[in-house]
Amino acid sequence: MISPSTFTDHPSTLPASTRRPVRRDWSVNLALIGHSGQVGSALLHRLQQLTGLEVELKTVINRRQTGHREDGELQLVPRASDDLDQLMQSLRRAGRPALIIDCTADAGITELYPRWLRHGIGVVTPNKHGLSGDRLLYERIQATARLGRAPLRYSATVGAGLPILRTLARLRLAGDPPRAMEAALSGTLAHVLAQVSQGERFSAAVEDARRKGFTEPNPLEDLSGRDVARKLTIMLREAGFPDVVIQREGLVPDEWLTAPDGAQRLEQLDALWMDRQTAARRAGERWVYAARFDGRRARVGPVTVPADHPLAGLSGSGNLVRLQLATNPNTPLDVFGPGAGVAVTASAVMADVAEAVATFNERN
Ligand SMILES: NC(=O)C1=CN([C@@H]2O[C@H](COP(=O)(O)OP(=O)(O)OC[C@H]3O[C@@H](n4cnc5c(N)ncnc54)[C@H](O)[C@@H]3O)[C@@H](O)[C@H]2O)C=CC1
Ligand SMILES: N[C@@H](CC=O)C(=O)O
Repeated sequence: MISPSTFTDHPSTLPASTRRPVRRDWSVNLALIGHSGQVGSALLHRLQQLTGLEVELKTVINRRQTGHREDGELQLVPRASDDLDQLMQSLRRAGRPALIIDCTADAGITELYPRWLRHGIGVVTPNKHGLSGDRLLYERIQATARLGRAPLRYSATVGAGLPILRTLARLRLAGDPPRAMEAALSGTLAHVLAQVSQGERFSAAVEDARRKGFTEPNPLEDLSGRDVARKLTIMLREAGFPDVVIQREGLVPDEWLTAPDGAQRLEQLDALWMDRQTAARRAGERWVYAARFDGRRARVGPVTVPADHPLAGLSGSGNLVRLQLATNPNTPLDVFGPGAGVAVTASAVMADVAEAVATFNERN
């Protein structure tokens, strides 16, 4: 079990179905990569309060440090270059079920998932890169997960755990994939555009989204639309449309992503967005950042919609996914709710951990 901690909040509890039902002679070893980040530290907090799930946090790693728990406290030391290799070896040597939780936004780490899964180490992650990037890597991740040696869970990669991916996967399994989809998939962009429509400066609204924990580590990933394109890619793959190429238009030029002062250039867009919002308001419209799929083509980008359009009503970190189904063409299937933020994301990752532990339990 996680050792008692110094935290004072009420302990998390998990439903009986996720608790280890039969055996009592082992727990699942956990390693958390990115424990000092926003999502990682919220998850660490939850894990340290946890009761009712037999897991033992053995290792934490961030960009600079690594920490191992042998008896009691985690001892942090500077990282060595082969830490991730050593991590895999030590989890394998322990001879217990093991799970690596990747709470980074690092594409390189996702390349290790197939190896981990092949060696029976489960993976839980809110990191979108492996599932949305290079098709070959995606297929290797899914193929090694299908070997069934260890669970793979990534519900937090889209909608911060809203039941989007599961819904799409079930529709695909039923032979009823959506004919079309329309969605607002970015808490950051929903918040920024809603704030700007209320008279806030674009640059100030982005800073507010960052402070609220909605943005990626680099907010330009959100503003360029790349984060939304990653989510739509994961959704399309889950729904059975792996070959669709997504056209993307950002709110900022892609060059800013690599410019050293890219994030400082946002004020240059304040006047443009003020004018755009004023004009849209006069026309009874709103700017939203939409992800759309018409059954063949997909696009993410800023568009204007009537003020009473469902996507225009989003505020906070709201996400909305509207699916058009062949089985019920007149009634779209909507999934709607908070789609970004540290607390909801950590909660989704925690639920994935609990499901992964339950999977290990079923097998042993
Ligand atoms: N904030 C949100 O609402 C949501 C976030 N996510 C995802 O959660 C992940 C984490 O986001 P944040 O916590 O905001 O990021 P963050 O930047 O606050 O934290 C990242 C953590 O990863 C560590 N890290 C980075 N590269 C590393 C490497 N190569 N090796 C070891 N550690 C490394 C950092 O030291 C830090 O501890 C991202 O992939 C993000 O896309 C997913 C859904 C929603
Ligand atoms: N940056 C994302 C949150 C994580 O996926 C967003 O703003 O929606």
